[in-house]
Amino acid sequence: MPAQNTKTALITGASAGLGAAYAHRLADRGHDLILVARDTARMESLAAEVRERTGKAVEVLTADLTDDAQLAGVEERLREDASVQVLVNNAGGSLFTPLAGADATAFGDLITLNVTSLTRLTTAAVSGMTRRGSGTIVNISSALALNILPVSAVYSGTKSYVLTFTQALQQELAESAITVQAVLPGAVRTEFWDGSGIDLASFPDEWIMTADDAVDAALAGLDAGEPVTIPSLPDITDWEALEKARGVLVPNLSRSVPAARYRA
Ligand SMILES: NC(=O)C1=CN([C@@H]2O[C@H](COP(=O)(O)OP(=O)(O)OC[C@H]3O[C@@H](n4cnc5c(N)ncnc54)[C@H](OP(=O)(O)O)[C@@H]3O)[C@@H](O)[C@H]2O)C=CC1
Ligand SMILES: N[C@@H](C=O)C(=O)O
Repeated sequence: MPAQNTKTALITGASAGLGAAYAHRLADRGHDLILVARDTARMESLAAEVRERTGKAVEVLTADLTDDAQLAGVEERLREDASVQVLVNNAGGSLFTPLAGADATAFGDLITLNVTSLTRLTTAAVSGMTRRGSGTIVNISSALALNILPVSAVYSGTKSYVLTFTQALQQELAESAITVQAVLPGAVRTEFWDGSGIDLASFPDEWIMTADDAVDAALAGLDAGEPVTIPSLPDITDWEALEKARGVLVPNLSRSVPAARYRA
């Protein structure tokens, strides 16, 4: 039985998919909730269900996170509401298509949602949590931050950003009581895939996780103190080996002379 938390969790992209699963699980853990997305009716229905089932307070905060003024409203809440203990940066979109012939505006919107809004909300949350002395931030990246495909240039780029942004923030906050986790789910059966350019039905069932299982694994990783959680990865030492290999490069990434192979 996890410890009960009376503090509030703010979840973006909470009207569906992984965000809705986080809403159920965090309420089960005792958190009051603030649900953020665009579809008010859907969030009201989820809120009623969670209130009825758990007795927790659930507020619906409608916001399009690609709209500057609406995003600013959520930032304000994260900075000023002393009850907010957890931020789950989950809202995100997808677009899997080659760059050639693609709609650059759609890529811009994807970057605004997946990168800009997450950065601004995290910054606001860190400011509030630093003043309050503690907090938890969960940033939803993707396995496609690592598994880079010909059609995923922009999507993988946004999710690699979320991963490296989170890892840098972990260093910045290492001495604080603020926990920051990156979560890299593989394919999860949600509406994310509808109109994304990839038909989820083209994947074998063995590749696809349920949102509930992905969130349960992510929360288990958080409880275990994992900075990066990859719900489907059987052997964590595979991830650790990648990080170790990156560390090996670091002492030689900046030197006064080019490497010998580049000198005549
Ligand atoms: N499904 C998958 O296979 C994987 C998903 N992910 C990541 O998980 C996260 C959640 O995805 P998932 O649950 O699958 O996707 P869904 O499409 O099921 O849910 C996306 C959520 O984001 C909200 N949202 C979309 N656009 C905006 C916006 N402009 N402003 C505010 N909220 C918005 C949607 O609500 P509304 O329409 O009401 O605004 C919805 O609640 C994303 O970051 C995604 O990249 C990572 C790896 C795999
Ligand atoms: N992480 C998923 C998409 O974001 C995938 O691996 O397919």
